[in-house]
Amino acid sequence: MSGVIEELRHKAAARLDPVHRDFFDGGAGAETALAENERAFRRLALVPRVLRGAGDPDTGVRLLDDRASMPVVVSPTAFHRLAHPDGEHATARAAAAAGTVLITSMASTTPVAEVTAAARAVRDDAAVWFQLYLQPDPAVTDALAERALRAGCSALVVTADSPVFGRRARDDRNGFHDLPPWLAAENMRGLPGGPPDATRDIAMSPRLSWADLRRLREATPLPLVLKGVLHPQDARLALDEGVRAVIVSNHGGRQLDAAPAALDALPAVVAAVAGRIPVLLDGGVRCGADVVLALALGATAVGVGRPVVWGLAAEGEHGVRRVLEELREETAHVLTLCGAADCAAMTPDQVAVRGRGVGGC
Ligand SMILES: Cc1cc2nc3c(=O)[nH]c(=O)nc-3n(C[C@H](O)[C@H](O)[C@H](O)COP(=O)(O)O)c2cc1C
Ligand SMILES: CC(C)CC(=O)C(=O)O
Repeated sequence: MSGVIEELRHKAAARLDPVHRDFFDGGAGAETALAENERAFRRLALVPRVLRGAGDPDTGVRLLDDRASMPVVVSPTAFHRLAHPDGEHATARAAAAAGTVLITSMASTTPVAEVTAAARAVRDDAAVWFQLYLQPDPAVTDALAERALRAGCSALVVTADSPVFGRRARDDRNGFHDLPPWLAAENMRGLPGGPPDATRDIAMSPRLSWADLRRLREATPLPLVLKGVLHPQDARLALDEGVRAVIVSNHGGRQLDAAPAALDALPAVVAAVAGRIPVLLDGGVRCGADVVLALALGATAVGVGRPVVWGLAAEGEHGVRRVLEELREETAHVLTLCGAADCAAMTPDQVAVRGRGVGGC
């Protein structure tokens, strides 16, 4: 783990209410998938190429119609005002200042229009994508998509790995199942079929299918990104449905505890998609070498969830800035050491399994 992120993790742990710390840090079941996400990176090594004259690397990437200063985006995480009073405002300002994409959660404690406004106050062209759980009532899904569009979001990230909420032992033990009364999931306020000023619960349903995704694609002008893909056949189906990018993710180990590490699922999804759309990954990314390993295995960019929450809880906007800047600097440094001129220059032959020698091609 990057020293800066480790420092912020400790500081966050000391500051947070232990119940909220468990909510942010915890995973489903025995937390196997959570642990494996980080461990999968430790099992792999980067094999540098030498004397390539690559110069200082360009860490910028294009993601749909947005540009990011680095191949690291902010993955959607719920309830930022539980971590820090400035909540999503602080995260949005920090992501905009770092020049990267913020995927803001549907379960944010700040309305999406305020999130985009906070980002745009820092940078006119700040990119904010809206994460969406398809709702069983299509009118609610459409109202959320419309809010995101009006707020100026440039993509909808549909999270598909949650047909039901994960069973999280820490939250069960702590009896944490709801926000405190002074906070709410603000995007869920005043939606169709609900009381005008109250918030609806976020619904999860195992009945949702590709047909619901198709319906949303036809209802919104925004490009769709599918988050929570682990099976290569689902990546192919996503392509067929006109999805513009996929995010390989096991939801940070918070849903199916028996799921593979995100990194272990990446190569098959990359092969299935065959370069037609960007493949992103999140889960367990904690330092620049992790970012570059994912790039070498075919990811266009990675997302970070908990590191951003730790930065926020520890030092507010400044802490999130520190996490993102550190990841950008480390990524640039590791790319340089690997002889890469940019993020696309890393190739799978530069990845070796530790203890098994170096294959190459
Ligand atoms: C506290 C917390 C809340 C999360 N909330 C959401 C959410 O609202 N929507 C979503 O799609 N994913 C959510 N996730 C999953 C993240 O987007 C991401 O997949 C995961 O955190 C990546 O793993 P990492 O934390 O190891 O970086 C959440 C994760 C955490 C830790
Ligand atoms: C409130 C939840 C819907 C947020 C979430 O996805 C999570 O905690 O993993």
